[in-house]
This record gives sequence, structure tokens and C-alpha cells, in this order.
Amino acid sequence: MGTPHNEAKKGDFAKTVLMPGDPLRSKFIAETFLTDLKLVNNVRGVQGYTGLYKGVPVSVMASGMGMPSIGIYSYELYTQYDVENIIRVGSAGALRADLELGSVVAGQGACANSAYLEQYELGGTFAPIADFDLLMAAVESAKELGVKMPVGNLYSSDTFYDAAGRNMRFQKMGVMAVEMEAAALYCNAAYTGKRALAICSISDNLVTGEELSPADRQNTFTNMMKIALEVAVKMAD
Ligand SMILES: O=P(O)(O)O[C@H]1O[C@H](CO)[C@@H](O)[C@H]1O
Ligand SMILES: O=c1cc[nH]c(=O)[nH]1
Repeated sequence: MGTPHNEAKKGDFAKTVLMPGDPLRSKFIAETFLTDLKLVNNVRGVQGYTGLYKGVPVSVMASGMGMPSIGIYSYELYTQYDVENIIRVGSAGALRADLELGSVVAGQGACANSAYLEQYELGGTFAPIADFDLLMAAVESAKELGVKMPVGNLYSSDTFYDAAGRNMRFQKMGVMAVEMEAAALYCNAAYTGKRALAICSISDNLVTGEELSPADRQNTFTNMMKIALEVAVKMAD
């Protein structure tokens, strides 16, 4: 088997997949936290790994950037590889001054400006939300690890560069941070009857203007990674 974007065989992916946007963050997570590591996909350099974390099979594969990209990878994992849980471990731009660089937020919901949702022709506004069990497991894991993790709305934007100043309109609606994938992931989970959660580390703050380097975005978001891995363990029970 295989898809145009994934050369893994059935059974190569674990029940839970951590999904960063960045393929090198995926490699970092796999090499830092997993044992018995196997590279199961490398089509387009989008590394997918499966290994063990605390004895539990876990996979990590990058989504690439944006909703069309995560739309493809997550849909194929849910429908072709029997994956049950996808946890996005992303970076995001804070829309609140009090969110420090490197801090972690969980997306209870994901607003969007994207045409991605139009494919369902619902004739109304769909509210993309996280799976409650994954979210609760993440909240519990963050507490156990002593990591503060505000829970609330994300804004998934089709554009990184915000010509019309929409980010700040979403800020006015209490949205915590902007990123580019969570809403499509939540839609795919809803459409396929699977589970999804997006947790993000703050890579830049759009209010204060602070930002992290590309290397930091790749290698330093270990609190978020540990929370997601602990969720994978909880979901194995
Ligand atoms: O760091 P990742 O997970 O890729 O997430 C964020 O970073 C990218 C933009 O720089 C977008 O994919 C956005 O969602
Ligand atoms: O999508 C993103 C990610 C980080 N920072 C932003 O401004 N946008």
C-alpha cells in the first residue's frame, strides 16, 4: 500500500501520532524521546517515525505548513493507516502580551479564515474543536509536569504574513495565538470520526514583537513535546 505522500505500510504507524509542522522538529522529537526508532516515511522529506515512549508505540510525522498540507497528511493517517489520535505540536504567534516565548497553549477550538472548511458544503459555520479526551489528558499531563498551559481558542490562518491585519481582529475575540494548521486537523478528525488536539509553543509574540530563532523553533519546545507524549501514554490505557 501507500499514498502519493506516504510510503509507510499498514501497521507502520502507532495509534497516536505527534505532528509538528517542521520535519526537523519531527526528527528532533523522535531522536530525543523515542527508542526502537524506525523511519516509516520519507516521501518529500516529510519524515515519519515510529518508536517507543515509556514502552508505548508512538509515531511522529511532520505536516508541512498550512491547512492544505496538514489536510493531506492527517486525512491519509486517519483513513489509510488506522491512526486514532493526532496531536499537533506546533509553533504559534501569541496574540496576548502575557504569553512568554516558549510557553505552551492548548487549542480547545480553532477559528479559521480558510477555504478548507468549504469542502463540506455545510451551509453554516462549523466550529472546529479539539477532542475532549485528548484535551483533558493534555491538561492533566501539563499539571503533572508542572507546565502552565492556558486552554482556549487558536486562529488558523491561511497566511503567515497578515496584510489585512486580521490577527488583531481575532485577538479582540479573545483568541490566544495564531498558527496555520489546527482548524484543518480538527475538521479532518470530525469528518473521519477520529480524535485531534493542537498544542502549540509560542515562537513569537505579535503584541510585544519578541521572537525565537529558527533553531529554537526546531529544538527547544520540549515541554510541549513531553505533554503530547504523556497524552499518547494515557491514550494507550
Ligand atoms: O512550527 P509549525 O508547527 O510549522 O507551525 C507554525 O509555523 C509555521 C509558520 O512559520 C506554520 O506551519 C505555523 O502553523
Ligand atoms: O503561523 C504562525 C506561527 C507563528 N507566528 C505567526 O505569526 N504565525
